[in-house]
Amino acid sequence: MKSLLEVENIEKWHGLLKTLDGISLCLEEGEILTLLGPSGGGKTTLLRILAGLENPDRGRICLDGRDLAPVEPHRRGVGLVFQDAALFPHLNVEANVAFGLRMAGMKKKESQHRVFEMLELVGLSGMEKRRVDGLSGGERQRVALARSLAPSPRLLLLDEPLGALDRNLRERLARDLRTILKKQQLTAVFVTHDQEEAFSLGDRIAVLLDGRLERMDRPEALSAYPGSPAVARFLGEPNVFTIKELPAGLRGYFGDLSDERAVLIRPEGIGLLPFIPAEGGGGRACKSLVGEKDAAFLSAHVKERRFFGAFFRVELDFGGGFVLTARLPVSMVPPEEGAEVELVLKEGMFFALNSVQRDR
Ligand SMILES: Nc1ncnc2c1ncn2[C@@H]1O[C@H](COP(=O)(O)OP(=O)(O)OP(=O)(O)O)[C@@H](O)[C@H]1O
Repeated sequence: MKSLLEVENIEKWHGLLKTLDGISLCLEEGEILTLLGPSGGGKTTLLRILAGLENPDRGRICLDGRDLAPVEPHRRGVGLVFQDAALFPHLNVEANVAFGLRMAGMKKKESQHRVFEMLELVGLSGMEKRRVDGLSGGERQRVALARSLAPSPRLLLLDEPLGALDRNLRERLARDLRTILKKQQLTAVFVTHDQEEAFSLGDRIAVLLDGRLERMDRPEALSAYPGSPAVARFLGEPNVFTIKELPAGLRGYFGDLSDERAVLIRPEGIGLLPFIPAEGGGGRACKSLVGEKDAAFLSAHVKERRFFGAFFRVELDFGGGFVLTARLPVSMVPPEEGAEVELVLKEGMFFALNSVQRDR
């Protein structure tokens, strides 16, 4: 089966800057892709190219098997929603939503029916005659969404549509948005730099760093295995090292990997003694409980401990400038700053990443 959207080797330059570098991806019908990346990573540029607002310097985009290069933006069957809603201030809600339909020549009665349907879908029934300049930020985004959905686009592109809203509203709208898109079985690309939003909204996530598509996978898979050191760091993993940076004791966990190989240690995968609950209590009993060889136990000093409400973050100093970050559940009594602790890495919580580190 052919994918709905096929993006092949897109390259884009802005002056001497290569904004997009060999982007290739496919989207199936009804799939939601979130484009995640830091500011300047190229997310908006890729979206603008998909929409036809910018041309790529190289590469090809096909929608429904049709090459989009010669197709004007408004004939691509692509809908757009931006962060600032960009509504027409002199028109009411109904006229805003009907805009694309009227432009496409739809009769008034028919378009009115579609507008009502769309307003119901986005939870704004009964607000047809309201002026848009009197609406709240969340309502404006719902109108913008209804306007983009009304002409039944084949592909919907959303650029940080919730970016200007406060946290609570943003979470609620993100949930509603996914429900709405799924109800319509719409294929969508959603740009965000908010990780929670990307993970909760997307069927798949594409991580864009410095114009390169570093990783594209299901949220669970991306979280379980970030792939490269750059993606791991971007996702907030604090313990990404090369083998040669590790103190000898920790190195032992990784067998005979080469010095340059990057590895990741999950902060929640660090067991501290005597802070691992054990039936008999005491270090020895704990050691046998976690079932590791004595040789795997290492010593470090607590450099810093911070409480974050849902967990403790503890910085463990191994000497020689090497610091490991651990994350402890609140149910554990964390050691005092300056205390000497023994620690062990839990099974499955440390692993090699797939390439050597690159300077970025
Ligand atoms: N028209 C342009 N002219 C010059 N440089 C541009 C232009 N458009 C984008 N860029 C540059 O390309 C890079 C990627 O920009 P882009 O807006 O696509 O990133 P982004 O990931 O969407 O960032 P943000 O999250 O801040 O919106 C940036 O360095 C930006 O300055």
